[in-house]
Amino acid sequence: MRARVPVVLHRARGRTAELVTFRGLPDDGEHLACLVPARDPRRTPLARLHSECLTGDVLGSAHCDCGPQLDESLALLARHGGVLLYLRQEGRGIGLYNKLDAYLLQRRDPGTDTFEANRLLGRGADERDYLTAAVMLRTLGLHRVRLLTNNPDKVGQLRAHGIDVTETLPTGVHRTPENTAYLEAKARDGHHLPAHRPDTEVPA
Ligand SMILES: Nc1nc2c(ncn2[C@@H]2O[C@H](COP(=O)(O)OP(=O)(O)OP(=O)(O)O)[C@@H](O)[C@H]2O)c(=O)[nH]1
Ligand SMILES: [Zn+2]
Repeated sequence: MRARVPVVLHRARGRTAELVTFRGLPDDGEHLACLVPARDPRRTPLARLHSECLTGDVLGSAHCDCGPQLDESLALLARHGGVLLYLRQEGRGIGLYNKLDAYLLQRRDPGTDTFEANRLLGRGADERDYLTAAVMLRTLGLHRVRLLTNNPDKVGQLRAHGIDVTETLPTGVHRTPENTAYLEAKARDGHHLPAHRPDTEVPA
């Protein structure tokens, strides 16, 4: 660990979070943990692994569901406490410019989905791995978590790297006309897309 920096977050309903930086992570990236103290420390902590999406997280692009998922995670952390790992894995690991090239490719050929577009660019369909996330969790002393995700690969990889995922909590499905094709491609890739998740309530 390198530093723990207290910051008040508007997007977590004004709660104070600790932003944690790390030294010597496996991929040498500048990944960030955002820790909000748990309301009930006896419960297994909530964790969200959020892959960076500059277009969705910062600019509010409607092309994907990353922005609403980030807001949803921060609202849950504000309510229950837990940790959000902000992983610098833009474009499922291919980087921002390549992701935007993939957007262009899909615009030219609307039959191409996000995963195929990656392959047409000579990249893996999803280049993310979660070893670094597991190391971050362990460094924070979080060996068991309840994971907020619809992506079975995150659960499988975290477990393979020694993190005890005791429960998987689905994220909401933030469907818009613009991101429907994107969500359908995710479902074909094995993501669970629950029809509905009540609100920011997590079973206590
Ligand atoms: N290559 C590529 N990456 C994209 C595209 N749209 C969004 N992304 C990236 O996808 C990542 C988010 O992954 P998702 O597949 O939405 O969700 P997930 O993290 O696998 O799963 P959840 O935990 O259920 O949210 C972010 O890094 C985005 O930058 C796209 O069209 N092409
Ligand atoms: Zn996105």
